[in-house]
Amino acid sequence: MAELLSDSEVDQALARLPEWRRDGDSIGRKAQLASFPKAIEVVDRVADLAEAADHHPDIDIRWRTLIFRLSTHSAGGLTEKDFQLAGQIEELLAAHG
Ligand SMILES: C[C@H](O)[C@H](O)[C@H]1CNC2=NC(N)=NC(=O)C2=N1
Repeated sequence: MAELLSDSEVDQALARLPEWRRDGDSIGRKAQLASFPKAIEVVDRVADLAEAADHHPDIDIRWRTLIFRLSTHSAGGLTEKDFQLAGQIEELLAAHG
């Protein structure tokens, strides 16, 4: 099972993800896409990544704005798994303009 990261490990990991913010036991970011279909396309791709990793973000969909939230429920906080998926979501968002 993935281990909880310390506060300083979380800070270090966040330094590589400038769009992400910590909120207690989770990290999150907001992203605005060009259109609603583009936003749904990103959600669809994130679903594939989440299934592959067996790690699933909370996703709030508001027209073309997506809010992602990541936490490792089984560990009760933040683990490497959250930062791995956050990094993959960043690559996906970069590819979607
Ligand atoms: C059985 C399965 O591996 C677990 O339920 C997985 C599924 N997806 C998950 N996603 C997240 N974000 N945290 C978890 O602890 C988690 N656990």
